[in-house]
Amino acid sequence: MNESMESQIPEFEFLSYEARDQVAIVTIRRPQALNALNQDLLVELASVTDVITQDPEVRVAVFTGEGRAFVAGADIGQIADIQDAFAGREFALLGQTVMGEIAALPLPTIAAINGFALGGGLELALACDLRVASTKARLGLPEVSLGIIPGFGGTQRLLRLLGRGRALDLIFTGRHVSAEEALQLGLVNRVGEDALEAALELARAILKNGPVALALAKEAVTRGEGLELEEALEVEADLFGFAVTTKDMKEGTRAFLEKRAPEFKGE
Ligand SMILES: C/C=C/C(=O)SCCNC(=O)CCNC(=O)[C@H](O)C(C)(C)COP(=O)(O)OP(=O)(O)OC[C@H]1O[C@@H](n2cnc3c(N)ncnc32)[C@H](O)[C@@H]1OP(=O)(O)O
Repeated sequence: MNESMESQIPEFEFLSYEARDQVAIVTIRRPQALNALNQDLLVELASVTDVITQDPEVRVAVFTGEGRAFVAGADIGQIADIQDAFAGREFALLGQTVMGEIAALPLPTIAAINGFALGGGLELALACDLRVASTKARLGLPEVSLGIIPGFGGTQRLLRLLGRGRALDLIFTGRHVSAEEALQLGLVNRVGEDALEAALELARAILKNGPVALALAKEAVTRGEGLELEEALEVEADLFGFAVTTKDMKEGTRAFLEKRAPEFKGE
């Protein structure tokens, strides 16, 4: 990130943004409330997605939390103050929009789950492409214990990730699962002693690959998810067609034939 870019980054109250070695690290910092997502924090998360998209050096984004939680959910104090169905719907739509913006980032995203990822916190992790948990992490959707339901995309993203039976087990019981069980369920991709370290290791493995190809692969999976197979395969073929026109493709194939490591430029 150059100096003029740095000066364009908004002042955040509840999170920090840093970019190093092509990886953006967004750290949610409201540790006294276990990083619970209040409205201001949600707005800051939306705004950090713009910072990530506008940083030309960033190829992978990692989201994590300060202290002993990733995010312990939406702010229960704010939920308790919601007066009517209209305001409740607006609150859910705000959360869904923010998670949607994270999900739509045109690069691989990783949630480094360093502790509790509950309710809106797990929903944030589900909006990321990949999830890496520390051995101490606890994950769950306990909303029904508060008389509400997951509202930041959790009912739909968990269903798509785990299937109906396993999603409803977690949603109906609201139980907290350990990192080990989350790995068995397919809720997280990896478990490590230190979530951020493990996420950065995963990021480094991803960074070896062509940036345009990564964005196109994400687009193919995302757009294909809601389509019939035949239509989804057409999307894949179109995006493959685009991939072969890129400089990255020329570099990747040439490097293979010349028996050297590729130097991708993301073009
Ligand atoms: C659409 C989305 C909806 C949702 O996301 S609804 C919320 C879903 N999440 C939850 O239900 C989890 C709520 N939190 C907890 O159950 C517990 O916390 C934990 C099990 C995560 C940890 O328990 P322990 O170790 O005993 O810590 P502690 O004293 O409860 O928490 C420390 C401080 O953090 C505040 N806090 C924790 N989670 C939230 C939250 N989600 N919203 C607002 N505040 C929260 C507490 O109140 C307390 O604060 P103080 O020190 O002032 O008493």
